[in-house]
Amino acid sequence: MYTIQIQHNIEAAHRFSQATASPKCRSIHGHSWVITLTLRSQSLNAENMVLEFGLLKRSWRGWLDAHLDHALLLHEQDPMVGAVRAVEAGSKIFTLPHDPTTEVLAACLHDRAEHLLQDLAPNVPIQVLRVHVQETHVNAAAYEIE
Ligand SMILES: Nc1nc2c(c(=O)[nH]1)N=C([C@H](O)[C@H](O)COP(=O)(O)OP(=O)(O)OP(=O)(O)O)CN2
Repeated sequence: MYTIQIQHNIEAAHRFSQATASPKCRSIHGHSWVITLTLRSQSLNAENMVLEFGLLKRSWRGWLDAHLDHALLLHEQDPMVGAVRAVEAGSKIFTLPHDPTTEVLAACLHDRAEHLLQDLAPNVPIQVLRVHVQETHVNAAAYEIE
């Protein structure tokens, strides 16, 4: 089995809306996130690659930069979505179906990577093995297939 891996960094803020979250997590705060995408394949293509790194990076980094870099990550039902937009209508806000924990972000990005891969290499048996999200120097989470 072959694996390939690329990394990208984004600067993004988030906060947790649940009442049970700690005060520091309920407060909007930012991180320099490092996202590592790992693909796997049992075979190589005609160029002896799983997928060309440059092609993969342009697509993956393009999506991350367009949607998450310098964005505010919020639960889609967080009242902060409306509050921030009321102050600055053009605010870059990325919403998720749950509070934007590192785990939730990793799962969301795994799903997104699968969609991008379908566009980049349709009908090619490459799998998104893992998305690893480094939130701080010491905190990270990953979503991976078995
Ligand atoms: N399992 C998870 N736990 C926590 C998450 C998360 O996404 N998944 N997120 C947070 C907060 O985002 C917070 O920013 C980080 O919290 P914490 O590590 O407690 O805070 P510090 O960086 O200040 O901790 P150090 O002591 O400096 O390492 C909380 N938990």
